[in-house]
Amino acid sequence: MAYENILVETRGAVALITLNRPKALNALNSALMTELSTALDGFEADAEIRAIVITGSEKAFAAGADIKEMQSKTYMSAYLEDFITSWERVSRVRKPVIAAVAGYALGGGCELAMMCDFIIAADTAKFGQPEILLGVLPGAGGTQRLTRLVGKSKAMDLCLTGRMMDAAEAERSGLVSRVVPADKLIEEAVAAAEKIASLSLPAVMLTKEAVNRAYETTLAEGIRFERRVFHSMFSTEDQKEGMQAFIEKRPAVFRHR
Ligand SMILES: CC(C)=CC(=O)SCCNC(=O)CCNC(=O)[C@H](O)C(C)(C)COP(=O)(O)OP(=O)(O)OC[C@H]1O[C@@H](n2cnc3c(N)ncnc32)[C@H](O)[C@@H]1OP(=O)(O)O
Repeated sequence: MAYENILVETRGAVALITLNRPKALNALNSALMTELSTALDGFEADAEIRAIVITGSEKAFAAGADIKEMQSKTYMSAYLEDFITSWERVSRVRKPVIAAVAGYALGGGCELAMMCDFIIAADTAKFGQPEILLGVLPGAGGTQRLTRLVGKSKAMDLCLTGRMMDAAEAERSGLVSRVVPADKLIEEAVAAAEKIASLSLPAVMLTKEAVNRAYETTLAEGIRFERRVFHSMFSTEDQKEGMQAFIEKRPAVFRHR
């Protein structure tokens, strides 16, 4: 498949998707987001792929939704096109997805990163929800996901002032899982993805589902869900292999079933 706005490569069981509209700081237009969805569909269906990394350039992960494409929309056109809803494809990927963020992750760029399972940030990363500066508010989940990740006070601060926060503040506030030197970003993100890809895929996918459930349900329901899923893991070959390998003091060889 030939793409114009993203670059796609595979490294063993890891897929690396690079947003590639350098002249527009990876502004997320509909063509790019359609290509991203298509690539994710392909990797989701590809049994050889067990983890995905989404990244951008050194200067920008993504500077937001494409303002030039968006500027002339009307309420009716936005509603009828269901503008933004298709972006949620990223958050519905069942395999693990890591965002590797350098430079600007603003507006829709920050929201795209938050749709991934976790964010590894370069020390150059800058996060923000500057939509308020454009006379609007975040529209791809920013007010909701950011608040869950960093809490009300920081989310209000960022969404109401439109200011950017640097990688250190993003790590302190829980938006990113770790900060690495910019020149090591892809190496670190791919290494994390390779580690995950070496583990049992059903266990990984169910872990992702269970952690995500924590955002959508009560504690009691979430724990019940976790317990049911945990019990079901004893039906997998990988559970037998993982525990047998521990007892035999050897590395486990998972077959992803
Ligand atoms: C998801 C939803 C619903 C909403 C949104 O995401 S709204 C967008 C939120 N993002 C922003 O408001 C950020 C806009 N960009 C900037 O503020 C700046 O570009 C910057 C601070 C990220 C970088 O500033 P810098 O001076 O280094 O670079 P520029 O000359 O401003 O940009 C280079 C080039 O990229 C184009 N660009 C940047 N961001 C966008 C964008 N979000 N949409 C469309 N185009 C963008 C910018 O226009 C310029 O291109 P031209 O020289 O051809 O105009």
